[in-house]
Amino acid sequence: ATETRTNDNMSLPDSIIETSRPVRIDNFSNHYRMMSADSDFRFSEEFEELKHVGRDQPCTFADLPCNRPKNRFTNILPYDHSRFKLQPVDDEEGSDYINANYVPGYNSPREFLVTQGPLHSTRDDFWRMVWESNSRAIIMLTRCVEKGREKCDHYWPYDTMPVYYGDISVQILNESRYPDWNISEFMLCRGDQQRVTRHFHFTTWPDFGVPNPPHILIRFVRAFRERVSPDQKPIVVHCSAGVGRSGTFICLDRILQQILVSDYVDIFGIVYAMRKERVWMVQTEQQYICIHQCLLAVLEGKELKIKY
Ligand SMILES: CNC(=O)[C@H](Cc1ccc(NS(=O)(=O)O)cc1)NC(=O)[C@H](Cc1ccc(O)cc1)NC(=O)OC(C)(C)C
Repeated sequence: ATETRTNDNMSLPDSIIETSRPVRIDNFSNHYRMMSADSDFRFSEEFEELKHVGRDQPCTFADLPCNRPKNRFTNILPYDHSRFKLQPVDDEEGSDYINANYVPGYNSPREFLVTQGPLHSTRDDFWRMVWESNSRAIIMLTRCVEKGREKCDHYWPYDTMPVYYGDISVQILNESRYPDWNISEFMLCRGDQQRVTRHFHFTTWPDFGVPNPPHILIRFVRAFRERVSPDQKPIVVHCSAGVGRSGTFICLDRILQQILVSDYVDIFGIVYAMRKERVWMVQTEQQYICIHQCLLAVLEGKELKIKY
């Protein structure tokens, strides 16, 4: 097998280079400088290498006529092999379907359940997924309406009165508001069972873009991780399509844990692994570069010091 030398003189078999490109943490600042030179030329090159990853995998259930209306976007469909399956209802065709995939995180190969922003018509399915997956945390990375367009249904109550979504009752217990996010606790009830589920809502992340300043995303990931332990899984993550902002968040969460225990960080490999499970995870080159900028800020001790 042929070998390739990486930027910091590591020799890796070509078969590995295609799926991972680890960078020594003590060389990351040089790596960033090299990748961003000539108007981010090597970032563009590397991001382009990810374009087709996973795209040969089938999405047959998403394409069934009974399921097509359950997809927010025609081009964002869940791969069959990693999709979340709802408990089927009687013999109702498609009753096990939701636009959601398991995606690996630092703590588990199925740490995250990544989904689209619920539609009004699929919000009962969304709550069924939260309940049936035993998830205790929901990360929301979009506003419900952005630039006059509906990006996500307001799938939770507007006040503290409990609301039924199918056979699941949801009640807001408390809400803490911060400049760029809100953190709430919901009481979920199904039959005689009760569970508390946290809701982390980032409210200032523009679609197809990055937070301003990008480093604020580090503070949000830390605010989330301070409240949710590594053994709590799966964690439900969504934006509008459940690919761009969701993939960026998961990648940053993963590297912030990895750098505590490893001499290497592999952003290319993390995005590669995510895209094998869900299409377009980390959708834009700007988001891909933002992940590197956030890591650089952390390594150089420049992450935003504003206390929330
Ligand atoms: C570039 N925009 C898109 O691809 C969005 C889906 C999408 C992806 C990612 C995000 N950002 S997010 O993941 O961070 O929420 C929002 C929306 N898709 C649509 O708008 C698609 C059109 C499209 C665009 C690009 C493409 O390659 C193929 C088809 N439109 C579409 O699905 O139209 C409906 C909603 C009327 C059914």
